[in-house]
Amino acid sequence: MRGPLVVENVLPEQLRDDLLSYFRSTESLPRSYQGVVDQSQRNCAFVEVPAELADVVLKLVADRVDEYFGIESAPIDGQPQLIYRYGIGVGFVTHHDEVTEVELERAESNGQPVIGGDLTTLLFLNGPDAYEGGALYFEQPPLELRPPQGTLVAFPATRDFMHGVKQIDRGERFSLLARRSVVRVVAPLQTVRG
Ligand SMILES: O=C(O)CCC(=O)C(=O)O
Ligand SMILES: [Fe+2]
Repeated sequence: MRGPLVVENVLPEQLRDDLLSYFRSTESLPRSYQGVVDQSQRNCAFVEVPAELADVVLKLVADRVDEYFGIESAPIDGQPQLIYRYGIGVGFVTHHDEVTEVELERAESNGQPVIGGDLTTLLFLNGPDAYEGGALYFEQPPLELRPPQGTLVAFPATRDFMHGVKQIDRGERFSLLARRSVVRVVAPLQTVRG
């Protein structure tokens, strides 16, 4: 499948403010990678998005993703959206977004949500003026993104899309993560990225 999709101005400012206020007024937890909290691999805190806000976010994302990938997609029942905050330090090492056996096994006891699906969608809750470093990067083909606040980035949650978050050198970086499943392929799958 093609990707990543990058669309600016998807998230209205008011909704972004509501999401950030929610984050700040809620106790966050450290986010794991492969089920382990290790700040040398990922220095990130998360909160789950409340249902009222999550519903609004879903509506903004669905059509853009479906049109670009030539699919009909759906949110995954019972799976929360997460707001991530990265402070100064390691962002998130290179990884893919497939759920692994070890992650599932560890999730039985570590209290971490397992967020799996066919597609990853990210919304940037703040912009590059708020932090230094912190690019979302893809390995192949190489791409680095520090998009404006409100930008949607979406890509297949597969091993073909190795990615990570570069070290944050100043400030803080907020993103919102949700995954979707492909319900139906409408247009033939594209093998060329673009
Ligand atoms: O927060 C980001 O920009 C990337 C998050 C990510 O790659 C993930 O949650 O798998
Ligand atoms: Fe990821």
